Amino acid sequence: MPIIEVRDLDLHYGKHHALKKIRMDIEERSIVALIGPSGCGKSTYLRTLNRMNDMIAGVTISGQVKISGVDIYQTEIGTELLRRNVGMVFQQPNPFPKSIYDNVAYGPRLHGITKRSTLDEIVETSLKKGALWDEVKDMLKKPAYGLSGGQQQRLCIARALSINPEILLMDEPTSALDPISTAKIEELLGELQKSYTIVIVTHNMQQAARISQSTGFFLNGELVEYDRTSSIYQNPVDKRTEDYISGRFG
Ligand SMILES: Nc1ncnc2c1ncn2[C@@H]1O[C@H](COP(=O)(O)OP(=O)(O)OP(=O)(O)O)[C@@H](O)[C@H]1O
Repeated sequence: MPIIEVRDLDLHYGKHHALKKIRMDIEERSIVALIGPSGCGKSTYLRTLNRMNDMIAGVTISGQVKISGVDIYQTEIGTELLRRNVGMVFQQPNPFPKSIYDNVAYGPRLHGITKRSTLDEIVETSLKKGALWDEVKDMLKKPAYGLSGGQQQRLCIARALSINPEILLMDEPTSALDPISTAKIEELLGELQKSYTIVIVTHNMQQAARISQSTGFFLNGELVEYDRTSSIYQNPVDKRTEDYISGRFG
C-alpha cells in the first residue's frame, strides 16, 4: 500500500482554482520530485500533505489525502499529530534564534520529553541523520545563526527528523544554497531515503533527475504527468511534459 494516496484533490484560493483533481500515490521510502513552472501549484500541493494550507484564509479543499490509510482531512487526527508524522523543510533555512542543541531538542521537548540523557541522545542521533554532527558536536550551545546557510539547512533537516516523522516534505530546500552545500544535501537525501519518504519541490530539473525515483509535472494546477523519473525524462507521454523538460517553456 502506498504511504500517501491522493484522490480528486481540489484546492481553491477564493475563486482561484489552484489544484485540479490531483491523483497521486507515493510509495514508502521513495523520493518524489515535484516540478513545473512558477505558480503551477507545487508548493500548494506539498502543503496539502500536512494541512498547512488550512491556516490560509479563503482556502477550500476537497478530495482525499490518505496517509498510511487515514484520510487526514476527514478524521479527528489533529494537525499536531499529523505534523509529528510529516516533517517539513523550507526554501530558506529557518532555525529558531536558539542554540544548535535547543533547535533540535525543541520538538521532542514540545512532546513532553524532559530527561536530559534522552534529549542528548535525540539531539546526537538527529544531527547525525542531518549529516551535521561532526561539524557541530563541540559547539552545541552556540547559536544556530552562527552556522553557514548550508549547515543551517542541515540543522533544519535534523530538527524535522528529531520527532521521528515517516514523511519529509521539502520545498526547494537547496535553492538558497551554494553548489557544495547543495551536493551535501542531495547526498544526505539518498541516505535518508532508506528510512523516510521524501516529497520535494525543486526548480532544478537536473536535481530532480539525480535524486528522485518518481517525478510529478505540474502545470496550471494540474498534475499533467506522474511517473518513474526515468520515464518522465526519457519518454514523456504528454507533449506538455516534453516541452517543459526540453526547456521550451518555464
Ligand atoms: N496564500 C495564497 N493566496 C492566494 N493565492 C495563492 C496563495 N498561495 C499561492 N497562491 C496562488 O496559487 C497558485 C499556485 O501557487 P504555488 O505557490 O503553489 O505555485 P508553485 O508552483 O509552488 O510556484 P513557485 O515555483 O513559484 O514557488 C499561484 O497562482 C499563486 O499565485
